Amino acid sequence: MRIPIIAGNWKMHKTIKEAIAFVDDIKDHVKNTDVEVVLCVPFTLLQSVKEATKGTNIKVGAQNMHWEESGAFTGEVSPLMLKELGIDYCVIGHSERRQYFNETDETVNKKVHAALKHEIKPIVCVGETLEQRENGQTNAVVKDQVIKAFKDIESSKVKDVVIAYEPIWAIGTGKTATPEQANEVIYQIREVIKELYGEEVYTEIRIQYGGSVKPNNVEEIMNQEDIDGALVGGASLKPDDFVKLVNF
Ligand SMILES: O=C(CO)COP(=O)(O)O
Repeated sequence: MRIPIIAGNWKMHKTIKEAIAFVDDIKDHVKNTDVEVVLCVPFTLLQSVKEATKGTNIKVGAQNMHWEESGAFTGEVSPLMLKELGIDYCVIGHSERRQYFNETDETVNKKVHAALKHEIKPIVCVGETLEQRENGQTNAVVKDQVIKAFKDIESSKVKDVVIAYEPIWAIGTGKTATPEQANEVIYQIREVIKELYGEEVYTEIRIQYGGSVKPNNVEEIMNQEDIDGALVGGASLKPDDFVKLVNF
């Protein structure tokens, strides 16, 4: 049984004060849920959010990390540093990082290896541009990203990875892939995992959808057979909306 996972990706938003107030607002309303609840927050908020969520079922994630444990990498944060804070998840390869910060399939793969080594669960993002979709390349593009992200990852570790399918044209645009479109690509991603790792892993791995998920469309998305959760940007910043997403 795959436990659905609703993760907020706060991107570059919120001060410590705002983050603590957010957790205080939501924590009593996300208790009796059958979904795993995760907040992926900026580095500066990790420690405060970790403390504020103590004793709740809310897990905490980062949004990026380096693959080395330490070294001369000015401005970077290592998996060891995240592990020390008790961080559960890390978003890896978000399209904004691929687009603005030179993230490549190769660095994504290194980060997936590093996260798993330190028992941080990677949320690996894949997705196509509008142009790629219009040219009928969606499945090929996403398949290539998945194969490269999982290069040399051992089968026994794959169930700890979450994949987030986020079509780039649906991020922050208000345009959602239809639930059927999202399910179709996610089904294909699961088939790729089956080709790579076989039947058992294929049934276990969780695959989320991300891109303009809101309280008014979450239920329809979550009702799709192959979709195991959502990675939510904008709507995860508002306590009321986030509570509605988690209790869809
Ligand atoms: O990028 C996203 C989550 O990682 C999606 O962002 P929005 O929910 O704001 O479209």
